Amino acid sequence: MGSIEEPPATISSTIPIVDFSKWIHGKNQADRLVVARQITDACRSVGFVYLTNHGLSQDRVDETFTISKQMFALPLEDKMKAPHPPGSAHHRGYSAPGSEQVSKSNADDASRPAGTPPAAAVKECKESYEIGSEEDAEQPNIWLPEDTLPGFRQTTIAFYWACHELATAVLHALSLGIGLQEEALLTQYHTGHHNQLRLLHYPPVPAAEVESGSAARMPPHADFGSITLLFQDDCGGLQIEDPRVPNKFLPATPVPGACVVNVGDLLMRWSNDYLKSTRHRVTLPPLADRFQGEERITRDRYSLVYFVGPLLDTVIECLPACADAAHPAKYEPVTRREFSKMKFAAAYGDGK
Ligand SMILES: O=C(O)CCC(=O)C(=O)O
Ligand SMILES: [Fe+2]
Repeated sequence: MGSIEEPPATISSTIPIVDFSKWIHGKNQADRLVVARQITDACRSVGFVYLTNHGLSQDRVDETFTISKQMFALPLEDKMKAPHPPGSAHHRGYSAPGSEQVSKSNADDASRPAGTPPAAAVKECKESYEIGSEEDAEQPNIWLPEDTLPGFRQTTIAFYWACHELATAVLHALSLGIGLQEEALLTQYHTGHHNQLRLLHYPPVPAAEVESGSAARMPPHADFGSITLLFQDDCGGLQIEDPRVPNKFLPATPVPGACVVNVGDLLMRWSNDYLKSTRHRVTLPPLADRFQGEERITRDRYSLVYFVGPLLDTVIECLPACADAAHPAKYEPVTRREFSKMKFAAAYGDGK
């Protein structure tokens, strides 16, 4: 690790773009270290980074978007053949619009502009489908019957493992960038079996409903896990909180071919707050041509989100390079299982 000090004030608030091909094809450790440092600096100062030339094939991303759109276009009764169970203990299958209310959970009422409805009254305009590892016995997948959408299972599982490969490379780079002696310290706990692929669809909504605060695409929140990989279409609307100005949100404009990577709460804690988990939200698209008609109905938006987390019994305890005499460890060791339980209890109130 360079230094545990605060990142210099000159570091930009906007999301850095890092060419990951130099990591994948780097001829030597020095080349790789340059990329590792770029990613780590971005994760320290902003908490978000765009990776271009990340090695996950565009064909695979495209085919996953295509099958995701086909799935969301099915009649509701078909999608309800794979219903997400009530509560948050078993996070798999299809959730209809309004079922997961981030706004009722970790969104912060105090940060809402004056005059807007309380968070609990906000209608969440999104539907989702959650997929895990086929070997995760605690949270088995909930699939549509194969003949309802042939190929859905195969395509999404292939994408799941392609994302795992990219996530492993990113965690490896972060280990190097942080300065961990043991380069495999993070990757050894991230087997891929406790990750989650979330397919998201934000249906059209009248702009005024979002502007008045009565509807939201996705309210401000931080992710719970180690890192998140995000692929977004070209609609726009993703925003991240300005690292220097609380409650000010900056656009995370779609960059063609790029994967957005962000740090989650668990890795922030693991790194003794060296890496930053930044709040983000999805709101109206910034471009005028994304709206139609008098009511300014927004375009549909689709995204593919891959949440990465370690084995459930991993002890999350300050990483060796992230503390020194001047920066002692801030948090008690906790297992990932306990940490997730705490987060879900705070977010959904059911403690599962
Ligand atoms: O759809 C997006 O772009 C963001 C999704 C997100 O932040 C999440 O699912 O946690
Ligand atoms: Fe998120």
